[in-house]
Amino acid sequence: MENPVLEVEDLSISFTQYAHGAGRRELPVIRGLDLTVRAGEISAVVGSSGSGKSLLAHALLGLLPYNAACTGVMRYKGQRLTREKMEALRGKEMVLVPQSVNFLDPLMRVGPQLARGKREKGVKEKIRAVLARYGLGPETEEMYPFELSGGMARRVLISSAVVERPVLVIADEPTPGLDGTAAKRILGHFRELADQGTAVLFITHDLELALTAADRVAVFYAGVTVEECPAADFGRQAHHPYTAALWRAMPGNGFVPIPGSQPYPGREEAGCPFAPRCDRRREECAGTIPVRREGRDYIRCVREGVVP
Ligand SMILES: Nc1ncnc2c1ncn2[C@@H]1O[C@H](COP(=O)(O)OP(=O)(O)OP(=O)(O)O)[C@@H](O)[C@H]1O
Ligand code: NI
Repeated sequence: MENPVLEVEDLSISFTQYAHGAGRRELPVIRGLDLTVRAGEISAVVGSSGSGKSLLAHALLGLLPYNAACTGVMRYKGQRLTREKMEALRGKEMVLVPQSVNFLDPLMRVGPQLARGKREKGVKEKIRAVLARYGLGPETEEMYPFELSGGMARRVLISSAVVERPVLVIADEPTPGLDGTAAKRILGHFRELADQGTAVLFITHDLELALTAADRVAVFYAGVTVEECPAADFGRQAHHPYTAALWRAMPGNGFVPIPGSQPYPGREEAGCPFAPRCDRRREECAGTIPVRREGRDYIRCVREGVVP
């Protein structure tokens, strides 16, 4: 089989903080993150707010702030992603659909913004075609970001990311503020990209959306990937207790709330971060948690997993 487009192995990210008088402090926010994305596939990363999803996106593109330290391995088409490589790929083969529409330049019309200074022949046509694909007419090219509705701005962000036919699209919460139909349409566009051979990393807090849109799902909790599995497996196979709880919290599956809340980043203690909220916890959950693998799938839990 071909190399995956993207492989992330045991990625950890921590921030160095300088407190007044107290010297330096390391704040670990992501620990032991694993993930693969293949060409033609949509891989979703699901996690609640603050679980480290955007940090992952920024780490992959070399956009972490200066006080962030990153360990582990990131590979693109089988090769280590070095800083130089990220810079060479960014905005070309590897693109970000950012979480915030504030990433649009407020002082630049949409057309020139998508052209990124390129003037060669065919650029105008390419931009027109990509906008049309997302239901935006040529008049959009003349607009400034403040003239766009929320949904239009989202579609402009996506258009901007895919003008150059990227190999890997990293979409960080591409659908907030959109109604169900608009969100599904956007996800339909990602499926088209995947069908043309693009690898798509789809970041969302919405498990239901991930399951309808993605081929594979990685579940984050407090900066740890607790599970990676095929979307089609959901509700049938055994899962990590957190994944099972997320499943049961879905409106169609009982709407059962998960008691408690996700711990803040910077937890120093070992063990499973979900243990305090887990109805299946055991003593071993405080120790080192084994990773149970089966092919590309895995669960990070002391037990085999639970069928929700
Ligand atoms: N520069 C920074 N310094 C210290 N901590 C940070 C920094 N940037 C992010 N964090 C922390 O890292 C954690 C993960 O942040 P991240 O933005 O990746 O979350 P997220 O999963 O994308 O959440 P959301 O769904 O709200 O977008 C958060 O708790 C955040 O406070
Ligand atoms: Ni985010």
